[in-house]
Amino acid sequence: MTATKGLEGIVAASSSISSIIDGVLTYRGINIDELAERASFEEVAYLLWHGKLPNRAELDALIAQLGDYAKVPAEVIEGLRLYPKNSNAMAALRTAVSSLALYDAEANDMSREANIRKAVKLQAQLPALVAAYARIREGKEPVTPKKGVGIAHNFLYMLTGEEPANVAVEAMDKALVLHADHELNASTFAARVTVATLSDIYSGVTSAIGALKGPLHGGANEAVMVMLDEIGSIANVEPYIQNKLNNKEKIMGFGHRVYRNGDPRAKHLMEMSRQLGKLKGDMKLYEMSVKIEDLVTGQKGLKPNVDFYSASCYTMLGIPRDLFTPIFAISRVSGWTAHILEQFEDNRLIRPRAEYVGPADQHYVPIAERG
Ligand SMILES: CC(=O)SCCNC(=O)CCNC(=O)[C@H](O)C(C)(C)COP(=O)(O)OP(=O)(O)OC[C@H]1O[C@@H](n2cnc3c(N)ncnc32)[C@H](O)[C@@H]1OP(=O)(O)O
Ligand SMILES: O=C([O-])CC(=O)C(=O)O
Repeated sequence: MTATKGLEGIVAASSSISSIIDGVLTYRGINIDELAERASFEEVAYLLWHGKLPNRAELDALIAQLGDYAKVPAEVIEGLRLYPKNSNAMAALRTAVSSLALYDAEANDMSREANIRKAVKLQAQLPALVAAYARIREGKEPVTPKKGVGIAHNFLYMLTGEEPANVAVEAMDKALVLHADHELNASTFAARVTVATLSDIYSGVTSAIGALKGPLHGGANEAVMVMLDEIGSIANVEPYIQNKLNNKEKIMGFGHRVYRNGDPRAKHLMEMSRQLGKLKGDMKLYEMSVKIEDLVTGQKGLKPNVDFYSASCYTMLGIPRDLFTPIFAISRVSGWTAHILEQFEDNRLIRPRAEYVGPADQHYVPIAERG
């Protein structure tokens, strides 16, 4: 038995949710470019869960249901107040999502109907949790979610307490569409492994949030912003990046396990970053990002991934950088839950093997005889 490090190239599940074939990403067979330009996030979530785009009545029903479920149990909000104010935002979200299960009477109901309901609840409650946490740590009260508006609108409203501008809602909605699913990425795999033991959907999503947090995965969007803040000016891009490349350090937001010729989502976020910069009358972050891309692609052949331009976009939307990865989770919970539902439909325990590389023929040594 020989292990493949990082399971590179291993096909570990069959799925009909999203595909990456020859560098083209589709959700349920629809090219991401088409969805990014035309679909709302709620349409995409429905598509991922049900395998088809909703008709008008189905979409309206989903938006109404999301509004009904967005109110987080009071006990979970009380829990948020107890977290240290300087907690890592993804750790806070992971803890809060885990605690949602304690207040859901059907948390352990494994019927498909209950699991679909819980997927919608999780989709509705993650944005409310992230916004409430962000406000509570600043000494502000959580904002009651609105009914009848989409997730992007509601999230920005709950975060700021003010009606968001249309342009901000549209940008956020597109970012949510672009992050919704991505085949067997690490966090989705974690979710599937967890529920394949026939554990519950909350456990699956909690595992996934833990996996998304790392800087080699979703945490890279925050790390990109840390880098942009450290660089600070267009003039400093070249010496900063050159130094990192010379020291063989990784440049966050570049490279991908599956895409070798570029992530198809990045161009949409790049254009969004350019447009937001123009609207703000401040192109600095966009121009710094383009210069970083020129250097990293020019010297290493590495292309930006979904996390690279999302950092400048979210900053220009006024979002603090430690909420970038929680926003990724707000979108990806649609994909995680779709994969969990799919796993339950035809479940088998996921249990691969390890190649043993330790010593053989060892014996127990009494403690008094140990060196
Ligand atoms: C939503 C997402 O999860 S998208 C990915 C987000 N993560 C990041 O942006 C973090 C930075 N990128 C990376 O660490 C990697 O490219 C990953 C984790 C995304 C993919 O990793 P892997 O497929 O395991 O590639 P691996 O790390 O083995 O890299 C292959 C080679 O490219 C180099 N490389 C890969 N990414 C980068 C990078 N961002 N900067 C500099 N060099 C890089 C590696 O150092 C390695 O070089 P070597 O062969 O000389 O040792
Ligand atoms: O697929 C991956 O490995 C990471 C990624 O881009 C994502 O999860 O969106």
